[in-house]
Amino acid sequence: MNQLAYPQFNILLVDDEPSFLRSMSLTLERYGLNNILTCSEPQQVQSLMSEHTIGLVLLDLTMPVISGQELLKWLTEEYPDVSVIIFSGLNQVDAAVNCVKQGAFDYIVKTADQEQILESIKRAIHTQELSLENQALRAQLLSSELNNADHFASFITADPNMMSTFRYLESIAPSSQPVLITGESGVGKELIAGAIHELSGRKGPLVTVNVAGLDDNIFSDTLFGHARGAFTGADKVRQGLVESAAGGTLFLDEIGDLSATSQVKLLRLLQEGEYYPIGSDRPKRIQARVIVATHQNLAEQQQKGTFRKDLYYRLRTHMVSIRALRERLNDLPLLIDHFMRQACDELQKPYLNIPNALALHLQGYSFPGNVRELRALVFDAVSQSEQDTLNISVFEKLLGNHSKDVFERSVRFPEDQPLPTLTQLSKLLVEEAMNRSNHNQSLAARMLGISQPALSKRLKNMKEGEE
Ligand SMILES: Nc1ncnc2c1ncn2[C@@H]1O[C@H](COP(=O)(O)OP(=O)(O)OP(=O)(O)O)[C@@H](O)[C@H]1O
Repeated sequence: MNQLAYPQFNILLVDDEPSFLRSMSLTLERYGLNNILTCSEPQQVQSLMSEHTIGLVLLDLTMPVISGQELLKWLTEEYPDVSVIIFSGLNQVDAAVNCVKQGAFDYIVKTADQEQILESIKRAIHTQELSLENQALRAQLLSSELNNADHFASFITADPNMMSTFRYLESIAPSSQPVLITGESGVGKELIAGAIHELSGRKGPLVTVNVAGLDDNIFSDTLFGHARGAFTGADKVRQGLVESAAGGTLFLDEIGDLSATSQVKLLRLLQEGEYYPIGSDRPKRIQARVIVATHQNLAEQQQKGTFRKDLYYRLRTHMVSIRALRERLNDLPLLIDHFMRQACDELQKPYLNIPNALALHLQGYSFPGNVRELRALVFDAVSQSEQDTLNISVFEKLLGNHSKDVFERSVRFPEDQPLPTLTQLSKLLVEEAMNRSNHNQSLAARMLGISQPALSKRLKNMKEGEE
């Protein structure tokens, strides 16, 4: 199994008692925190800090040569971004409280129960992760360049909004927190999940599960696996997909359709980082980053009570929303060309010429199936093309059938405003068609459903009316 180093920075344990270091390391490792350095000689802390990427220091208060308090003072001055948790004996609580005043993240009495110790450490790690992400995000937003453009190569776009989404994704890729991807069906959410996985540099696999329509038993069995004899027919141990994704990414698609019972299990997995295979009372730790996607409006669903609020907030730690194709029409020419090439490669045909007007024509279509629909249309058109130019009859049929649909979707008159007159409306339509067609009169005339001479006459009348 791929053992992922977690957290992404080192945790440094400093105590002069080697036995405490050993038992503390074991406790942390049992809870999946394995990126640990130990130090029993406080005078070595300075060199360790400069040689490693340390994000959290667990510091004993009473040590010979250099005290915990002295080290804390040095750490808060030299490494103000590093969190320090103080370990103290029962009779040192006053001193420990003073340490918090000096900038320590927390103090823990050494005899406290493990849950309490871990809670504090997990909080410090979470705070540290958020602060690292904020720094990365700030750096990314200030730069207009992508550091890893290659990882986005399969997502064809020229949309400036998508470019800032890519920069955001670059900054959150190393994080272990979940990512929620929203957007209509077919906008490319799965492609984005793949890009986040690539960017994260995780060595393990990307494992995709579509959770729509899975009842809770199948959801648990698929994700968590089962022990031998867990139920009738379970004659072998089954490894769940959470385990298959160890060291990599678990991508849960259609998360908006998850049943209420499965939502509780997913929340526990994300919050506690552990799960139980069916029929087993030994918890396992998740070693994968979770990405989820949905075409549903989760914010609305949680308000209606069909999606758990706590799960929604946990999932939206990092969130990206991919716009519908009709809202980024500048991508049309690139996507048509990309899919034409893909289709020609698959069908072993030479590349085809694409009529210039095609993308302009398609701007009037609403693409309910988004990029997936455009891809299917272009593949269909390529397969029907016999000359060296793309056969556009597929698109013409589509525009004919849908022009009413498009019109009804996009035009709404505000009820509290007077209606425009027919003359005003026809002038607006003509202007819009001329803009969309880059002032190509025959194209604009086709969009308006009139002949080119009729359009020319209207334009002339409009001009005269202005003079
Ligand atoms: N920007 C893009 N560039 C190239 N191909 C794209 C792009 N967006 C989507 N596609 C292609 O369109 C198809 C649908 O994309 P994808 O499966 O990622 O959409 P989705 O949003 O996950 O859909 P669903 O919600 O139905 O699961 C895929 O074949 C994908 O490769």
